[in-house]
Amino acid sequence: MLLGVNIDHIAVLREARKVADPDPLDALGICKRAGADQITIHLREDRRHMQDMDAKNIIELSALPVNLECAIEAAMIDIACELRPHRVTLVPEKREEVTTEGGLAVTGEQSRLKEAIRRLQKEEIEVSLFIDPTLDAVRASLDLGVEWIEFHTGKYANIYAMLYTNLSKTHHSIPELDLSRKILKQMLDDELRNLRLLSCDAMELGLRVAAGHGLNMQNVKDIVEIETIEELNIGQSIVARSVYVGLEQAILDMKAVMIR
Ligand SMILES: CC(=O)[C@@H](O)[C@H](O)COP(=O)(O)O
Ligand SMILES: NCC(=O)COP(=O)(O)O
Repeated sequence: MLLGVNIDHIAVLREARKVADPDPLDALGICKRAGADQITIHLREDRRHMQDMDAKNIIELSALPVNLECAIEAAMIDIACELRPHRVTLVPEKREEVTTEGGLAVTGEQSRLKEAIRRLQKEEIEVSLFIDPTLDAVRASLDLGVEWIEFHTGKYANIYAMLYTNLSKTHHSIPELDLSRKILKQMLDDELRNLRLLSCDAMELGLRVAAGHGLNMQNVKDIVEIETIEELNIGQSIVARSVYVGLEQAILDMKAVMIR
């Protein structure tokens, strides 16, 4: 199973202090040495972590393929077409969100998506759509002619965290998931079954399937069992663990739990 390491969270640390370090560019060699298969970066419109210069340098210098996540705004597509990464994953963005809260409104944004996809594919860039795990979103992605979809696993990760970690006892508890363990367990099983069925459907329809958001060393294990998911993009938990064990070890450990 392929691992794309999202290195945005290194830039989060740098931008928190508005200084020059840590520089996400320094992560490239470490990711490659540790066996990562791809570098993933998200150039947000508000530039809260990755900056234009980061994206340019990373795409130019990475020995691994780079998956650039960006919004479907024309200005972002201009940048992507100029930088020409291996893949662009189109993602939704909200200014006020702490992190990407859900998948693209694939059925509601058809014309803007079509135009963005047309421009990217003209530059021979692979296109992926970051979508919620629903059949409508899978079908709409197929109709749009993209090569890849990436299922947003945030809901799965949130349920898992409320069920199996101390999150519910902290100030980051998720009020709408403040439910009994029995209900949370059922929701987690449903979410996994849904991801399994939809990944299989998508693959049979000819789409390549990735997944990501909120995955970590614990919750990733059941996702790894879904054989039709080819690739995972993981960032926050790898960078968080790297504070204690180092980036190389954090990636090696993640790769180890992803062995099928
Ligand atoms: C789209 C996505 O899920 C990732 O890019 C990741 O969450 C890092 O980006 P943000 O933290 O800015 O959402
Ligand atoms: N597309 C998901 C991604 O790149 C990584 O998300 P996260 O692990 O930082 O939540």
